[in-house]
Amino acid sequence: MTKIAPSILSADFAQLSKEIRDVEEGGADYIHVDVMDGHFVPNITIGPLIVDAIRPHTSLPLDVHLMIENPDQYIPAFAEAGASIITVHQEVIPHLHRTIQLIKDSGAKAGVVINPATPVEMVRDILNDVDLVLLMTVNPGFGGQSFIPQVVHKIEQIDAWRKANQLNLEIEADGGINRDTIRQCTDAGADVLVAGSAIFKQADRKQAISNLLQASERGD
Ligand SMILES: O=C(CO)[C@@H](O)[C@H](O)COP(=O)(O)O
Ligand SMILES: [Fe+2]
Repeated sequence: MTKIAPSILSADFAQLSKEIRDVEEGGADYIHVDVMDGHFVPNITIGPLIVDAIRPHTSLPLDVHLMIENPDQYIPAFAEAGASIITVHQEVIPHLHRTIQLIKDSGAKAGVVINPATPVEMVRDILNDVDLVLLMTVNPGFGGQSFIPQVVHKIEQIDAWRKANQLNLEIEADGGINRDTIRQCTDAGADVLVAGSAIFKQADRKQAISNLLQASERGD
């Protein structure tokens, strides 16, 4: 069952509660929240204050993608604000196991993210401990970028390890997901598909979500 996680990065921030209600009514499974610090990525977005503000406006899980250096410093605040899932980038974390435990201790589900150029082996030894692995299919920092197809084999690899070890984890893909690219990801084993511009840049969000779900299904 494919899950769709609209990224509010492409939403109208002046009417965030309406935007979130729109995608929830349109069939979204998670609300994806992109947190950027201007250091790890060349953009600055939002902090725990906004997570706290949107929490009462949806019953969907808030999937908080931390693109920040030193995430340990902020994980408790994001969990307290209502994050349901917190994902952290392997590239910035010296003691990944410790950070994953910190997320779990704070009450949220824990996920690890890797950039397109990071080898998939970098997360192999943490798979037992995480609830979700997020494969970036663009370089993080901005919405509206083009899908990098070289990442698809990493989705396949995680899926193969998941099956071989009977792991209970979700595989998420993020960046450049649209009607043309989603099927490669779901065929490779991705369960959760983040989409920003493919949903929020369309007037009819329900239709946009349904188009993605339809495109993700095998026609044969
Ligand atoms: O984490 C990120 C970007 O860094 C993503 O979540 C984007 O916000 C996805 O936007 P689209 O590529 O779907 O427009
Ligand atoms: Fe993201």
